[in-house]
Parts: sequence; structure tokens; C-alpha cells
Amino acid sequence: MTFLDQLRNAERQNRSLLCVGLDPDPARFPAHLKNDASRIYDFCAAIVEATADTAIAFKPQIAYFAAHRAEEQLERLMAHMRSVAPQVPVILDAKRGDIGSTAQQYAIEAFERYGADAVTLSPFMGFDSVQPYLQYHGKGAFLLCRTSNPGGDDLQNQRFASVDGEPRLYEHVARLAQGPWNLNGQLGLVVGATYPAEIERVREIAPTLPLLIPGVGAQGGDAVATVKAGLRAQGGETTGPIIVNSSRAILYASASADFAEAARRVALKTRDELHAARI
Ligand SMILES: O=c1ccn([C@@H]2O[C@H](COP(=O)(O)O)[C@@H](O)[C@H]2O)c(=O)[nH]1
Repeated sequence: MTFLDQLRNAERQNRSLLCVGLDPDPARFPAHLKNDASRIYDFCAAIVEATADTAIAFKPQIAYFAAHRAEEQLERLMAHMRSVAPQVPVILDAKRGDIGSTAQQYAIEAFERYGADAVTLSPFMGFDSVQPYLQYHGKGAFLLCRTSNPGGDDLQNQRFASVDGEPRLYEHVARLAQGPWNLNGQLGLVVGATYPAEIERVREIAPTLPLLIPGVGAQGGDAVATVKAGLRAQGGETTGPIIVNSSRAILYASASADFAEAARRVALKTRDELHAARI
């Protein structure tokens, strides 16, 4: 089954557009786990179990594991997600970007070591830095396009003289991903929920690509505006999928022993808000 098939199934089965982001920061763990990096797996496993039926995807951010020498815990977590939530695809948020030979190693890391279903990539080094990931047929690759942070303006929103008539860098990335770079239909784009007008613009250029949209929750992005701008559906079938990520607002909903139940409550509320906005 391809990543796109997995997304379609999870969206239907869990009635969800919500991606539960896994950004484990031991300093923010509940009291009984606080500042203990050896408990990253336990914390994330509890979140996964509590939210497995609420999510279209899970998105572990690799920096939160690597920073604490917790790669082995991430490997175990990937296996755990496959076991308790086999219907939910996993997007490894790694934002890799390097020359082809190095990209090949990063692709092995994402798809073979961790067994991710999709990965996030920086497109800044060009197509040969993306191509190695596309050799893993059926896997997904999300290119950073219009990111959620204010500094995204520094480059992505700049005008330049382009051959395809798209004057801003993020528009050019969207055009490449919808067209010539998308050899086997594996590409998607990362667009921030903090910029709904730009989500709309990306959707015009890339009507069918899956959009990974971080920025609701802690970054203040508007869930309803995000769905209106990004989701495309016809006759009840999704033709332009969106995957709306929230990490900290779910993970740290409570600093007490009930953190997993609290995470579930926030995940359900966010899922239902996103679902209601479809109509
Ligand atoms: O443009 C981007 C791309 C990636 N991210 C990542 O998403 C989550 C957001 O976390 P919140 O706690 O919901 O703010 C995090 O892993 C970022 O690295 C992003 O925020 N914006």
C-alpha cells in the first residue's frame, strides 16, 4: 500500500485530518518522567496509544530524539506505532537536504532504519537532493514550501525572475512538486497553518498534492481557515488531502500523571474542529 493509500484509509477510518506531532522534550514531561531522557519512549508510546484512533498521521520530529541520544527509542517507537496503530502512517520530520550520495544515506535512515512511510525534505539543494527518496516507490516526501515560522519570509516569500511565471520562491517550489519533480506521484508540500492565504495560493498551483500543515495549536494557526484554504474534495472524496499537525498543544496538555488522557481530549477536540470545517 502506498503512503497516499495509507493516508486515504486513515482519514476515512479515524474521520481525521489531524497529525499528532511527537516532539518529546524531557524538560516538559509530567512530574514522574520529568528531565529523564530515558523515558522518551514511554512518554511517546502513551501518547500514541491515547491518540491512535484520532489521527490521520503521526509525525515524530527526529531532532527531539537525536538531541537526547534517543535514536534507539525512536526505532522502538516506530515499531510500536506500527503495532498499535497500523492504520496510521508515520511521517518522519527530518527536513533533510544534501547532495545525492548523502541523500541516499538519509533515505536509508528514514525508510529502512526507521521504517517511516514519508519524510520531510528541504528542496533548497535541488532535484538531485530529492531524487534518492523517490527510489523508494510508494513512500512519501514532503518538500518545505511555505513554512510556518516568521523567518520563512526571508527566502520563501522573495520574488525572483522565474521561467515558470511564479515570482515567489515558495510558488516555484509548489509548481516543481506538482509537475516535473513528481516522477512517481510521491511528493507533497509543507505549508504553515499560520499563513492561510499562502495555503490557498499553494492549492491553486498544486491542486492534488498532499499538504502537511503544521502550526495549529502552539503556533496559533487557525484550524478552520486551514481546512477551508487547503482541503479539496469532490462528492465526499478527498482530491487534495491535508494533514494538519499539532505537537506541543497535544503533548503537553497536562503536566500531571493524566497527560495521556489530556492529550487525547485535545486531539479529539482538534480533530472534531478540523472535521467540522470540511462542511
Ligand atoms: O513549517 C514548519 C515545518 C515543520 N514544523 C514542525 O512541526 C511541529 C510543530 O510543532 P507545534 O508544537 O505544533 O508548534 C514541529 O515539529 C516543527 O518542527 C513547523 O512547525 N513548521
